[in-house]
Amino acid sequence: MSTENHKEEAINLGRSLIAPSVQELAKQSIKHIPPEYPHQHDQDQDQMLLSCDDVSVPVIDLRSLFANTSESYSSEFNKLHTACKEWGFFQVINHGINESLLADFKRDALNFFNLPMEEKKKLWQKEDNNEGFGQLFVVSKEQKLDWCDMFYITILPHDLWKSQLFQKLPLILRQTLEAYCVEMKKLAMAILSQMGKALEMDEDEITGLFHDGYQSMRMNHYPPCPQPNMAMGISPHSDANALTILYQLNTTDGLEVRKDGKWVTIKPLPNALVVNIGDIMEIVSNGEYKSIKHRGIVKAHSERLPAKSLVAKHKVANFKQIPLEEFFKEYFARKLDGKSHLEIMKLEG
Ligand SMILES: O=C(O)CCC(=O)C(=O)O
Ligand SMILES: [Fe+2]
Repeated sequence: MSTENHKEEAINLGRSLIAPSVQELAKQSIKHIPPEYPHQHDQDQDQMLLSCDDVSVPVIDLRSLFANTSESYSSEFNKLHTACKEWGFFQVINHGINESLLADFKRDALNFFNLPMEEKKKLWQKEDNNEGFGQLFVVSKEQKLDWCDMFYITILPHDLWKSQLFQKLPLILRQTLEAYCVEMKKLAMAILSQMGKALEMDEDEITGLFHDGYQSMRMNHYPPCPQPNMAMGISPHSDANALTILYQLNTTDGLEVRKDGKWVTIKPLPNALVVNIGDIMEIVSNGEYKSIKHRGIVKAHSERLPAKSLVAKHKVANFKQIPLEEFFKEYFARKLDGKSHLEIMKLEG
């Protein structure tokens, strides 16, 4: 096996059984979803869904946060720290990402999902690698599938980048995706740096962990579903990476986060981005920041398209190959031993 393959294996989030296109299925005007899709919803949990009027995720004004000198800085800085500890999710406004870049990315990503199936087939996942169109983490034929087509691609570091897959994307999408990912990485680093400050970490420590780290893009498409209460757009999970920045390509809501034992809907504000803490940031913060469970629900008459940029650190990404529970046992032992964040990060699976 070549060195390159070794590297790809190390970062592989896992193989996935090939799942068919839900978008194609939804075109067939079926009344009932096929038997692979109904999930067992936990009635109690569903009844506890809070509406946005009751409670909503914090909103952070990044212009004030990044300006650093303005009077409102400390209030935004405190809001960020509290949001990371208590919610693990927040929306950011005034993030400074060029509006026309966002509009271009939105247009090109929407067109991408609307390509003819013959074109999309060329970009479908392969048995041994889950990059491309498909679903993640499908490990058995008995497992329920999500009502979602997702396109997943590694962006950084360059030696893990699947150039063959990338080259097959429409040229216009390649260009916007590249520009979009550069901006997302910069934004993620700026947010992580403020988090490091709030956690009283060494300034270079946190940026050093991620600046040459892993970045990937996931674009999800949840088509309208004839039985939305039985299906799941994306099953409850916490993100395995460090930080996720999510941009909604349309206005349909459907992302729900766990808060105090209930599901809370996130209503994306216009021009806002949704940010969440992943498992790696929970680890880096010694458990102070929370990687919160979330899920995507589907609707009967509207589709939903969130696009996510994820950043992580290779070394810690490898930990996901051992059960996180096992990792945390070791991790907490080291923390109790007085090890620094950096030493904990060096812990090998
Ligand atoms: O549906 C969403 O907005 C969230 C998707 C998600 O959590 C994921 O892809 O990891
Ligand atoms: Fe997620």
